[in-house]
Amino acid sequence: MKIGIGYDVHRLTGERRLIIGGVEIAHDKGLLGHSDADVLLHAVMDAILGALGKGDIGKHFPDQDMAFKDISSMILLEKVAKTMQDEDYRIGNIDAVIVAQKPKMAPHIALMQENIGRILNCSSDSINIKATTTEWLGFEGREEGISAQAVVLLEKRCL
Ligand SMILES: Nc1ccn([C@@H]2O[C@H](COP(=O)(O)O)[C@@H](O)[C@H]2O)c(=O)n1
Ligand SMILES: C[C@@]1(CO)OP(=O)(O)OP(=O)(O)OC[C@H]1O
Repeated sequence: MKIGIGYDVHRLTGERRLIIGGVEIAHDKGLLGHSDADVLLHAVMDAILGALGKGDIGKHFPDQDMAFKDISSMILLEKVAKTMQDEDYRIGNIDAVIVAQKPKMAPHIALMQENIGRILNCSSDSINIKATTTEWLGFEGREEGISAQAVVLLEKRCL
């Protein structure tokens, strides 16, 4: 078994759509980034790459590369899933937290878990996503940005 951790932050801005866990969430602001800035998927990918000892998403998908401009992070997650499978690993479980003062994530969690499970070829029961505010403290509390953290356990596949 291998364990990995991922953490990511993106700034909130008026001119972007808010996409988290592959779900477009109705909100007056969205996350800024070279890609679609899906902060949760970025934390999950970093945790998987970390467990595999393969660096991070910046190394695999450089933000100077126009091939990744505005790309859906679901496509990047597909690439990370292939890397994991090529190394003969599968998801044991994922636990993640989204830190956002607003909007409410709870109505969207089930679909996020389903999206991630579909791409990573595992049951959504193996994926637990949570959300918290920071009680108006810090950059998330001031609604300047949203962060996410993820821990992933990988299991060797039986050949
Ligand atoms: N963006 C968020 C933040 C929180 N939630 C849900 O609300 C619960 C209470 O949050 P506190 O920060 O006040 O502890 C939390 O456990 C989540 O279920 C949410 O959906 N979206
Ligand atoms: C995903 C990539 C690539 O499009 O861009 P961003 O969306 O800016 O995300 P970040 O978490 O800053 O780092 C990884 C990047 O290289």
